[in-house]
Amino acid sequence: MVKTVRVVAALIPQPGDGARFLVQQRLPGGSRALLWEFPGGKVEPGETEQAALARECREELDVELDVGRRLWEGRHTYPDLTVELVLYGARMVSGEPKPLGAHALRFMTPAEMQALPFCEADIPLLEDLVAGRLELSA
Ligand SMILES: Nc1nc2c([nH]c(=O)n2[C@@H]2O[C@H](COP(=O)(O)OP(=O)(O)OP(=O)(O)O)[C@@H](O)[C@H]2O)c(=O)[nH]1
Repeated sequence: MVKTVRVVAALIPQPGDGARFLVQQRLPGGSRALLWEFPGGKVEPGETEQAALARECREELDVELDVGRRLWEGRHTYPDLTVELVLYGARMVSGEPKPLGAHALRFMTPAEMQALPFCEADIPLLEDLVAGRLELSA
């Protein structure tokens, strides 16, 4: 049996362009190498999901987030890990995103994301996003 981790991820719109959101490409060499994902990471013991998301984006992107509502949740088992993925709406309140913990960063539309090699856990999320099934407004 593989370990289960709770992973929080952020749907961050490009400032001034509500149609595009920030996605990052994972580093080469590790798990899910060079696949694309939403910024975020694992929730540490004793940490709220919102605090974990703000911490991860501060560490990995050098931005401060205003974390909003939970938008989507799903579970996926990889050969090494089961991921409980939770997506939150968020907006950047300061800083410019920098790829401190990623190979690349891009702002993309959901349809453009579907053309990228994404982490498998995100595939149903992208389908819901493209189909307009996530309630993005506040
Ligand atoms: N941040 C993020 N992680 C995701 C997404 N989809 C998905 O399957 N994951 C997986 O969830 C886990 C996130 O953990 P992480 O980012 O803290 O850990 P990592 O593997 O990069 O580093 P580490 O385990 O060496 O600390 C990774 O296994 C990653 O592949 C996503 O959209 N965003």
